[in-house]
Amino acid sequence: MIEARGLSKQYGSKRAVDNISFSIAPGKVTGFLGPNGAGKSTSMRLMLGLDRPTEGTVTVHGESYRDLPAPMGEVGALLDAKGVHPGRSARSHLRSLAATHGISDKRVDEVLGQTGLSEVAGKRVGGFSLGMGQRLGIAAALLGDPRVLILDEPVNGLDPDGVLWVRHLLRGLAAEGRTVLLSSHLMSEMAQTADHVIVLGKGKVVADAPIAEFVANGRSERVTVRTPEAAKLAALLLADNNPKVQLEPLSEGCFVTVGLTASTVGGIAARNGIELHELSPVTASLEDAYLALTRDHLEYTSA
Ligand SMILES: Nc1ncnc2c1ncn2[C@@H]1O[C@H](COP(=O)(O)OP(=O)(O)OP(=O)(O)O)[C@@H](O)[C@H]1O
Repeated sequence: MIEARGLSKQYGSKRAVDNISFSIAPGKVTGFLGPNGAGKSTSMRLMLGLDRPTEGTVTVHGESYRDLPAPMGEVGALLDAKGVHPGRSARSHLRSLAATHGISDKRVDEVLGQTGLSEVAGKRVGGFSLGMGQRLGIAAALLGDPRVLILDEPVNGLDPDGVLWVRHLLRGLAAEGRTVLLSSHLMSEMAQTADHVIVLGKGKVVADAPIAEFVANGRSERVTVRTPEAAKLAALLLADNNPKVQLEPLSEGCFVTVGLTASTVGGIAARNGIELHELSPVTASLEDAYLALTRDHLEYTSA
């Protein structure tokens, strides 16, 4: 369990994290989302005691990170996978980390196996690809067999096979009852990995919900409609002048309704003798819900 209460971090005139509170529960993968500069990395650094809060607290199992007696056994983290001496081998890097925390060499070999690095364990880290470096960072995070994992962009640079591997790894760790927090800008991956999402925008929590609820609430109902009488049906659907109902043309005889259910559209068509060739609800995605929510919270926007 990770708990933040009234947590704030000020850098000069910049309020990177602004009075946020949340609880990250065990047994789940929680996704940490937000536009660039929203405060995700700062929050993670505060969780790991790498920075001190300006106000408020953040604890892991009720203790602040700096007070944990065996931090590596409680919390494993991947923040910046590049912070490894390039001349070292993967094994010697992990062994030296393990030695400073009283962790055995046997455990080093276990995490090398778990992360698919056994065969390259003797190679210089400087020659590693981005994906191998990410795997090594994840191996280091797993070293202490921690109950809490905090991973900033763990799939960054991984190929599709590696992305799938991270997904299974994190889901497996959560299923064992561990607390897993991960940040990623890859919405499709997040949708398949996370159970719960916390969304930050300009240093504040703008959503904290189970992923299914977040997606369902994230946007209005949309239905694709195809009919040879598109103009007639469109006029009927808009007859109430309800500002929440909109039509988006797709192609000749085909449009998407926004703000009406498929049964409402089908009912209106049937009552007016309009033939329908397609009536299909459009599945909402995490990306749609996320973009709709964060539109007003962007620090940097494209023209
Ligand atoms: N050490 C620092 N000194 C000054 N400002 C900082 C520092 N660290 C972060 N910031 C600022 O705080 C804000 C939050 O940054 P943070 O890195 O936490 O965002 P983020 O959500 O992780 O973004 P990204 O998705 O780009 O990684 C940004 O405006 C950033 O420029």
